[in-house]
Amino acid sequence: MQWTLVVPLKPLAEAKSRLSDTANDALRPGLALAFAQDTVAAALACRAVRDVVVVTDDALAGRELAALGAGIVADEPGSGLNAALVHAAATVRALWHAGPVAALNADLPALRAAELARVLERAAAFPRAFLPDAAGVGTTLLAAAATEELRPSFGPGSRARHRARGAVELRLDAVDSVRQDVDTGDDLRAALALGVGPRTAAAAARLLIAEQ
Ligand SMILES: Nc1nc2c(ncn2[C@@H]2O[C@H](COP(=O)(O)OP(=O)(O)OP(=O)(O)O)[C@@H](O)[C@H]2O)c(=O)[nH]1
Ligand SMILES: C=C(OP(=O)(O)O)C(=O)O
Repeated sequence: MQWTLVVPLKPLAEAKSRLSDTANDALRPGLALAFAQDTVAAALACRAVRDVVVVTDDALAGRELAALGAGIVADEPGSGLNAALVHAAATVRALWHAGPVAALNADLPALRAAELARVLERAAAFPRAFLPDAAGVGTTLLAAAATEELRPSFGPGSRARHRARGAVELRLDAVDSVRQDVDTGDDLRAALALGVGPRTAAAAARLLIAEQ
């Protein structure tokens, strides 16, 4: 089964506010873009992925991610993360194709294509399924079969909400790269330990230089 992934990304100047202790206002937008680039590049390399669509109003991010091969959908003005995902999934199904859709976070800089494939292949067994984040409270991926709506409820504590809304929680070993989102400095260190993509590695090196 081949999936379309929808990846939400808010304007880079507003992104990753919880990383402000680790990256200052000048460096944080570039770090958020690097996370998204490494996430999208790994997703596009995944055998279970047909295409990746980023929903964003950020012009620079849109250009850079389109250059990697992602489709770009504009946000619904002022509507927030879950409305953006609903809008992107509906746009994909109306304009591209009517197959299975999964929402994937944009902050998975250690993402490995083979691990993502295993997650999506397991998700294909259920109408709706999700993968909890590394911290065990949030969600990094929410998948819906072709016949199902995504019904996203991302945000703090989303693991419990996705379960309550009937999505099956995926329990897989050795998919750490799909679960390791980066919200804090500790998360960034954990992602670096797993091994991040080239753009995040370069952005993290700039952080170290700025600290000296
Ligand atoms: N398109 C779109 N994406 C959003 C929106 N709000 C959040 N996102 C994205 O959804 C994901 C999770 O969002 P948040 O946890 O709220 O934001 P974040 O930038 O990851 O981190 P913080 O600023 O520290 O909360 C990130 O990839 C965001 O860029 C929105 O209104 N529209
Ligand atoms: C939006 C989410 O992720 P985070 O807030 O950790 O970025 C979530 O886990 O639902």
